[in-house]
Amino acid sequence: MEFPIISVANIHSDFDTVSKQLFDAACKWGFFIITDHGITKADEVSELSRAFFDLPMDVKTEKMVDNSAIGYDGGKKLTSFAASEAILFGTPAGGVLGSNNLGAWWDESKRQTVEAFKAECYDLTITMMSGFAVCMGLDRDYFTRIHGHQAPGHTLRSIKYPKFDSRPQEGQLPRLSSHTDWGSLTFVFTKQAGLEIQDPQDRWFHVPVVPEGIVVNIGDALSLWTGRTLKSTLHRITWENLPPDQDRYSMAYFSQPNNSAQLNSLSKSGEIVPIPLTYGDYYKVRYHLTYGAHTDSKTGEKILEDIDPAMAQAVHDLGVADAGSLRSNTLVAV
Ligand SMILES: O=C(O)CCC(=O)C(=O)O
Ligand SMILES: [Fe+2]
Repeated sequence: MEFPIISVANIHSDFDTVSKQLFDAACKWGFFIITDHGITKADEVSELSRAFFDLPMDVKTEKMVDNSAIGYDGGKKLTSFAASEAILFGTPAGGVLGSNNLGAWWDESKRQTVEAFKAECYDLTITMMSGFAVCMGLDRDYFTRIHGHQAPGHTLRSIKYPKFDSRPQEGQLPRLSSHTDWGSLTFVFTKQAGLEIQDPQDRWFHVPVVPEGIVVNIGDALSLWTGRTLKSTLHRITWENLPPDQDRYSMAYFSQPNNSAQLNSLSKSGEIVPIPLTYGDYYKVRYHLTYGAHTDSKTGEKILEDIDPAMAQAVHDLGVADAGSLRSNTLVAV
């Protein structure tokens, strides 16, 4: 079964045909690559991120990631989720411009470039989600009306998987833990190999590198809404495929539903099955399980927030991909 690589050059002029190709790939694999997508700012933002990662550690750690998902995620904060550092640009559209959680290095012009890139990604995710709705016989805005610019917003996470002097102890620090994404659609921009996904037979499969392409995958929320017609697929990076003597750069744009959106599901016959959780509830549980702890940007204190056990149980009961395991990641290097 061939991994889907789909040109979206005609996504507007031949919406139904292209949408059907994307929909089929999303049902079968939950992952695919799109080409001819018209997004222009990826290289510029990638260059900026690389320059940022090259700054001295005390400059990078000046503004640690906060609950608005803006700031630096790295330095002394390595969790058992991933051996990487990242700069996050979350919050609703426009939020990066006025954020006080980015250091002075992120001047007005750089922030505008990031916002322009996020806007390009947003527009394409909206078009693609409209296509999925149409393919399922739903109103064209069935998904997009709950993907406005309200919190938590759509997050761009620019990532560096750095070189290490030696491979961390077995099982201690994965390159990138096997996981599913939480939201609706993720776009990954990278020119480097390393990402593996579960194929339709649940075998690990190496995602090919298409330098100007975007790797797209479905997240848990969109999978739930579609009654799991669209797949939220496990993915990971191992030390074998990205050895310690290599750096790797990627940028992940996460399209997310609004916090207030109910995670209602669809039955096979198209009826709405109520789920007593909002995306905001789901996000909170996944956030704390993934990051284990975060650093308060003002006090520098490590905070491990408790998860409401009833909420955690409700997420567990959903059984979406790895959320079902409720695996908590701990802080491994402080
Ligand atoms: O770096 C990559 O290729 C994938 C990143 C990813 O899966 C994530 O950040 O959720
Ligand atoms: Fe991911």
